[in-house]
Amino acid sequence: MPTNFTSGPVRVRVPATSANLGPGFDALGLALALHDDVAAEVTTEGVTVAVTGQGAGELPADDRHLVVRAMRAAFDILGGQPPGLAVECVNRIPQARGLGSSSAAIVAGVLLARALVTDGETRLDDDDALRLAAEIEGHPDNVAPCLLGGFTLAWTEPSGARAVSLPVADGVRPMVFVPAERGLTATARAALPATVPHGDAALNAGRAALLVHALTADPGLLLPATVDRLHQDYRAVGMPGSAGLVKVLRAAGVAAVISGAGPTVLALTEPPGGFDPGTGWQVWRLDPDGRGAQVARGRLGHAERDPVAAGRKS
Ligand SMILES: Nc1ncnc2c1ncn2[C@@H]1O[C@H](COP(=O)(O)OP(=O)(O)O)[C@@H](O)[C@H]1O
Ligand SMILES: N[C@@H](CCOP(=O)(O)O)C(=O)O
Repeated sequence: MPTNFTSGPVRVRVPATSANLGPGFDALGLALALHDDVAAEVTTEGVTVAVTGQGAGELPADDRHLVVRAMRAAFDILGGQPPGLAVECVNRIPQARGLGSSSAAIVAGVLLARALVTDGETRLDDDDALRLAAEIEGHPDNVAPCLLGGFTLAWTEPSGARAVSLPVADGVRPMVFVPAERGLTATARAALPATVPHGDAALNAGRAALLVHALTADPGLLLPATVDRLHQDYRAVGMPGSAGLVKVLRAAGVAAVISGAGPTVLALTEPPGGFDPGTGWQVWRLDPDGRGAQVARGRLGHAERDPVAAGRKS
């Protein structure tokens, strides 16, 4: 059946995410109230991409842009490519820091493409969207919370990625420490060994299970629930400042971990009053985002263009 495109722009608001959360490598993730806003419209020819905020002047403004690449992949499934595309991005999620910016871009692209096709939700349902986004990203633990919101458990079956979202307990107080330096997820993944000791795998399995209870019901258990042996130590050499900050925070009783593949540090509980991470960190308190990606009709308005707001507390 031929593809019919909707007229006029559509927009999506996508949250930052923190994956792994310590022991839940490639499985657990949390959506955070810091958002990118992206709008797209079908045009008669060509591709334009306008970026403000994070990545402005750095990201490609053509078919190489990750939002456009994800849109193209979705349009292929949805029945065909549009004659042209105009995309506008207002980016607030720091890129290559371990806060799921690439997943946010991919989810935005998939959902925008779907919204630009008249019967898009019939051709690509929510489960399909998760599968496609996870396939493009290569692991499901960021795209799941970005799409669904909340605290997510994601896994991959032969047919593709699946996920469930659970509500986050009151008392979980996420705070991120974002360093100036970047770290690509692909580089951090290359630092991991092919095999790990059985004892380490067993420890992580137990702590990941405990973390589900701690994050949804008993935040008092977050410190023991965020112990990890599968990825953070192997990656520490590539992000010594972040590894050091995690150590200092944990010694002070704070449930701190490397966010995603780093180098951002995520604390799930409040640091002690007056805690100072030292120079070079941007420190933001970010509430969990319980809604996930939100699609609407129309172009970006005043609220979506605000370069700073969209959830950040400090
Ligand atoms: N909003 C965006 N728009 C376009 N490309 C993006 C965007 N966010 C991230 N990317 C691409 O993904 C790369 C970072 O991805 P990755 O290493 O997975 O880090 P992160 O932890 O931020 O997801 C960027 O260097 C850029 O190429
Ligand atoms: N499980 C992945 C998570 C990567 O998250 P990102 O936000 O850094 O892209 C990993 O640890 O490699």
